[in-house]
Amino acid sequence: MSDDAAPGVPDARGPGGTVRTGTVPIVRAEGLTKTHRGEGAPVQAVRGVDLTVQPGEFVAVTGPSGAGKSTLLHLIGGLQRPDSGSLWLDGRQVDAYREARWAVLRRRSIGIVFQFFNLVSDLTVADNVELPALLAGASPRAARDSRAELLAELGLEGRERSMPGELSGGEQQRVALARALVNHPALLLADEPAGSLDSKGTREVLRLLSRFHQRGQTIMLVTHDARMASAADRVISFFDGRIADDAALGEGRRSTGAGVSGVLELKE
Ligand SMILES: Nc1ncnc2c1ncn2[C@@H]1O[C@H](COP(=O)(O)OP(=O)(O)OP(=O)(O)O)[C@@H](O)[C@H]1O
Repeated sequence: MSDDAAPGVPDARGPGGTVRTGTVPIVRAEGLTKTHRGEGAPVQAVRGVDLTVQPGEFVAVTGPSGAGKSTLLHLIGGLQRPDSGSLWLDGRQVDAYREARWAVLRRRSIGIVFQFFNLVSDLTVADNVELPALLAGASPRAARDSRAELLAELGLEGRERSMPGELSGGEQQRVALARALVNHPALLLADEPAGSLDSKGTREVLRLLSRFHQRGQTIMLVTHDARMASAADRVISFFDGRIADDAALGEGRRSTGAGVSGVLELKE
């Protein structure tokens, strides 16, 4: 991390390297811009966005369809590259990273959940969750232990040997959440995670996101659902590729994440 930390950004890690004081943002974007160039006319999806997300924040990004919310999340997770602008994650400038480096960073430090779960359909629930841990270098035993703990936490005990297709949508999304969290990511990105679920599944995802947030997990959530957005402690309204409004929702619910070890450190 010290090799390419942004100049002028203080390193706020504690002596053990895992406990943060919260002065280095998990996300810092300056002038982030992205134009999609497909077959038709180019679409300017993100237009010069400046944004800072602190450790432990739960930020919802809302706005009309086509506003650029998913593109913004994809830029922050390195799934798409900006045309211009700068991006720092945990004080490290990442906008010029090549794909291989992004892949390592994502695997170890960024959990992503999507609307349609994206589980590997021919792997069991247990294998879906253990795979990212093994790819990140965990021992088979450590991967198994983390998987067991998370699946129990997410109410999926006993479903380890099931295939994703045998589960309800809500259950599949909980597996996807376990997979996203198995490496204790510094940042959880969720793109319409309840977009294909019924109201029970939506409530469940909301309850789980809130629970992980209470424990210090930093979360960025893209959602159309006002109820989901209201679970966040900050709501960014996105319109026409820009931040139209950025509002804190009550200090009482804000979690600082202070004292949470091994969750907030962005590892590479
Ligand atoms: N790969 C792509 N190629 C071309 N245009 C794209 C691509 N991805 C997104 N767009 C366009 O960029 C704009 C922003 O899309 P984006 O998906 O980021 O918006 P959104 O706010 O997440 O929308 P929704 O809520 O409907 O998912 C839209 O006009 C969309 O059609």
